Amino acid sequence: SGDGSIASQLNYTITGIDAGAGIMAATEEAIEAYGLEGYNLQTSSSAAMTAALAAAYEKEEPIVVTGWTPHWKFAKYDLKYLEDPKGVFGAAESIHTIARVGLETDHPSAYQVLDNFYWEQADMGEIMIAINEGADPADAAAEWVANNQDKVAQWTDGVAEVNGDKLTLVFVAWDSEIASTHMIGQVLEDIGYDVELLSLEAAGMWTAVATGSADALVAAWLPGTHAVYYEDYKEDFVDLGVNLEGAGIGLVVPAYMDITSIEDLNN
Ligand SMILES: C[SH](C)CC(=O)O
Repeated sequence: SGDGSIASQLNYTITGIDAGAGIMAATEEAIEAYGLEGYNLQTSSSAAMTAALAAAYEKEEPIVVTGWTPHWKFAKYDLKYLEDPKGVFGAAESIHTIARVGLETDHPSAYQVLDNFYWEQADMGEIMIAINEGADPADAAAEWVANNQDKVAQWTDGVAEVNGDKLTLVFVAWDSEIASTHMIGQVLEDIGYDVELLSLEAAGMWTAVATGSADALVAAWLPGTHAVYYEDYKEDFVDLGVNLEGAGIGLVVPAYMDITSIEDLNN
């Protein structure tokens, strides 16, 4: 498979995303734990990572990216997670909804909807794929909400409508969270809130809710990926529980690469 070692074919590079993402800390830990001599973790963004993946995949070139599930890339490309025998990337993750202290008193309807919010990977996937195929995130979210009123009703039934109260939801521009945040924002708009969506880096997102400058986030990857943020702020927010199960993070390569484990990156 090409000349030289896997490491040299990869130019000793793991293509990452934004620096504050938990997957980046986990990857730095993996470089250490697996003794990936000479490797560097390239910091960029979720969008830049998927652009690099598309370019490499097009030419069947070697690439290893910080990957996560759910994500549209698995529907678009033939990819695989590298085995992680040392368990650095942890087991299955869930995505949680986190509200600021005081939200239940100030905006009981929003609190109730956010507390009820729970959906499946396939639901998130529909919106992510529509956005990847060119739809504006707000349009893709509105379309999904319009087509899934039965699911939305499970979150909003019995919740009092409001008249223009302002809400701020914060998120990080990861494809999964662009989808979920636009979707729940649309649901809150539909019951009368004036919702602002604010895209921040991971630390800023957690800080905004913990300081009360934002109302909620639906982008908390737990128990492992965002453990640092959860521990830093645990007295300063309300964990409304899981909104999506069976998520996961790890190192992902195209299936055309004949490696199966993170350990093989040293070959
Ligand atoms: C990139 S995953 C959506 C979350 C994280 O790694 O912080």
